[in-house]
Amino acid sequence: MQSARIPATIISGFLGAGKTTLLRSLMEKTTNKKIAIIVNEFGSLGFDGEILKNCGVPGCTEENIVELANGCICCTVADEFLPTMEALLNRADPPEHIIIETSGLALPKPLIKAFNWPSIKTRMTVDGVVTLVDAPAVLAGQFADDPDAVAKQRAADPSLDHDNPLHEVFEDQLCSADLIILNKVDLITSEQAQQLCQDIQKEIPKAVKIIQSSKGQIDPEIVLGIHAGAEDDLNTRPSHHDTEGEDHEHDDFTSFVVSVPMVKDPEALVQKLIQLTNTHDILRIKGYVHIENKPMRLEIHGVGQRFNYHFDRLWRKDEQRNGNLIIIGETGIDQNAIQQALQV
Ligand SMILES: Nc1nc2c(ncn2[C@@H]2O[C@H](COP(=O)(O)OP(=O)(O)OP(=O)(O)O)[C@@H](O)[C@H]2O)c(=O)[nH]1
Repeated sequence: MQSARIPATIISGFLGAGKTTLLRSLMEKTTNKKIAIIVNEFGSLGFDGEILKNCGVPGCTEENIVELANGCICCTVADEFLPTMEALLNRADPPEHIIIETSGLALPKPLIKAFNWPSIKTRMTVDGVVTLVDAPAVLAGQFADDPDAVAKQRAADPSLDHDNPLHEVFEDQLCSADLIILNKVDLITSEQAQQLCQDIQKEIPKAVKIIQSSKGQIDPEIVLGIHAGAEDDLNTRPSHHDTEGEDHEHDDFTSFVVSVPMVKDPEALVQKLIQLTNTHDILRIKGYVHIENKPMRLEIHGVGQRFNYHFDRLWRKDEQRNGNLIIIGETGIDQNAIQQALQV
C-alpha cells in the first residue's frame, strides 16, 4: 500500500502582499504539526528567512527553514527546488507539512508542475495554492491594464496580451490559486473589500473562494488542508508561462542591495525613501538600518509608497552594524542615483 503523501502549501502573492506575515501567523497557531518552510526571494539577501528565524515562534527554527534566495523559484525548479524537496523528504524525521513562500514575482504554475517530477510525485502533493492579494495596492490600480495600450499591442502582435508586466504576474498568481486571501483589509472600507472580491472573481476562470484578512490572521485549518492535489489539475490554471517559456516576466524586474550609512532619524529616512519611490520605478524596499544611539536594528518595509518600520532585535556583539536595503523595481531603474541619494 502506498503511504500517505506529504502535503505542501504554496503561498503566492505579489511583492509585499503579506506572505511572510501570514506564514508567521500560521506557524504561531499550528503547534501540533511538524512544518518545514521553504522561503524563496527574488533578491540576493535572505530577508524573509531572517524575519522568520528571528520571530520567536517555536516552530521557526534554523532547521525548519530553508532559504532559496537569488531568483524566482519558478526559474530554478530543477536546480534548486527539487533537490531541496528531496533532501527534506529524505530526512530521518521528515516534516508532516511543507509550506513554500514564493517570491512576489514568481509564477506558481511551473512550481506546481514540479510536483509531477518522478522523485517527489509519489511522496508529496500540492495541498493548495494560496494567493495573497494586497487590497490597497489593487485599489490604487497598481495591477491595472491600460485597455487602449493593450488593444494597440494586440493589433501589432496578436500573441501579446498585456502591456503591464505587473498585471501578468498578478493574473498568473490569481489563476493558479485554490484559495485567495484579500489581505490588508484594515486599510480599506468593507464596501471596497466587497467590490474587490467581485472584481477578482471576474479575473479568474473558475470559482475560487476569496476570504478577507488583516495581517494574515486566519485559522490555519482554512489554509492548510485544502486537499486540492493541484499538480493533477494543471489545465484549470492558465498561465503566461505556458506560452512564454523561460523568457517570461522576470526580465521586466530587477533587484539590488543598497548599503545605508548610520541614520539619525528613521522618519527622515522614510521620507527620502518615499521620494525615491515617487521618482523611480521602485516596487518594494525592505531591510535593516542602523539608527544612531540605538542598540536595536530598525526593520523597514516599503510596499509601493506605504512604509512602516520597527526595531526588531538588538544588534549582536559579533555583528557589523551595516544598514542594507533590498530594492526591487522595474528593469532599467537608476541604481546609481538611488545608491547616491541614500549616502547622505
Ligand atoms: N496594514 C497592514 N499591513 C500588513 C498586512 N499584512 C502585512 N502587512 C505589512 O506589509 C509589509 C509587507 O509584509 P510581508 O509579510 O513582508 O509581505 P511579503 O509578501 O512577504 O513581501 P515580499 O516577500 O517582499 O514579497 C510589512 O510591513 C507587513 O507588516 C495587513 O493585513 N495590514
